[in-house]
Amino acid sequence: MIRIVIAGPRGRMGREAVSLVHHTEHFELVAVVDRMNEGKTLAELEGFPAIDAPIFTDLERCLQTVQADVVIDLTTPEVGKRHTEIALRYGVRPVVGTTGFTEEDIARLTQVAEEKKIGAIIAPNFAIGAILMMKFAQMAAKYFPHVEIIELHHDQKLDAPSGTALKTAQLIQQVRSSFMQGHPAEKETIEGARGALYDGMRIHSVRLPGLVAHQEVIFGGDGQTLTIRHDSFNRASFMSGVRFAVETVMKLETLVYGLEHLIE
Ligand SMILES: NC(=O)c1ccc[n+]([C@@H]2O[C@H](COP(=O)([O-])OP(=O)(O)OC[C@H]3O[C@@H](n4cnc5c(N)ncnc54)[C@H](O)[C@@H]3O)[C@@H](O)[C@H]2O)c1
Ligand SMILES: O=C(O)C1=N[C@H](C(=O)O)CCC1
Repeated sequence: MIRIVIAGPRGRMGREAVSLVHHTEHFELVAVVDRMNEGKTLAELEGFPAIDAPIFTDLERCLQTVQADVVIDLTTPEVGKRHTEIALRYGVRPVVGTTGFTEEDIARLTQVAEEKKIGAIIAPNFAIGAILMMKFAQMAAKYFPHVEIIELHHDQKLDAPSGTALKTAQLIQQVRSSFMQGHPAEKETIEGARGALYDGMRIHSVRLPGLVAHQEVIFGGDGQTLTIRHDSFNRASFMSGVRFAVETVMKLETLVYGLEHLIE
């Protein structure tokens, strides 16, 4: 049995994660961390199954009170960073879906995990299709160094570019010689027209109601283009990855950033 705390249970992802844990035989939801409702149980909140997991508004107090193996964080960038560090310091393995972490954040948290000799997973995208899309993009970049990333998400998203787009750019950077794409004399007549710049590549962020999570990686070569696209149409698409991450983090002793390191 893996004892789990979920931070952000009332969010779009948090609700799916509560349902996943509730329906997985070897998972037990021992507490949740919410922005409100301290002292209640999850069962008392509308729309939740009859799980008598206590609600805390502070992760430290939660981990001082309940015995947990894993904290699943699905909150906001600043809260997610704080929660990851607290979980590590309390010896509880974090599985972090929250995005908006910088490379410096990842480096710092990796060091804390190393000090504490404890496993952790930070996964910008839990959907297997998205992980494959990133892997395929990395493969293609060896042959097509000219690439632009277009990520499209719902308009309630806080961070841009998405964690997935940033991760894709990092994976491509590992195989692509660094250079500045586009015409050397190109000039934006409206600021931002060419998107965000990452090691000479461009990342474009689209935000619209109706979208969930989507990404295209477009490669250009002589007389040809290659487009690799992934679409998540609902949040259930992420849950088999969350389950895999919770099971896998129990066997890790370091921080792993990205599920692509953990799948064959
Ligand atoms: N890794 C993935 O596959 C994946 C998939 C979808 C979303 N995400 C990321 O997950 C995060 C959550 O996404 P969402 O769509 O569920 O957002 P959401 O806004 O629906 O939910 C976030 C929840 O966090 C809660 N929260 C905020 N501060 C808190 C605090 N201090 N303590 C406890 N809870 C707090 C909010 O009340 C809210 O319920 C985002 O960073 C998003 O980018 C990742
Ligand atoms: O809904 C979101 O927000 C998502 N964020 C992730 C990201 O930033 O890459 C991916 C999936 C959905």
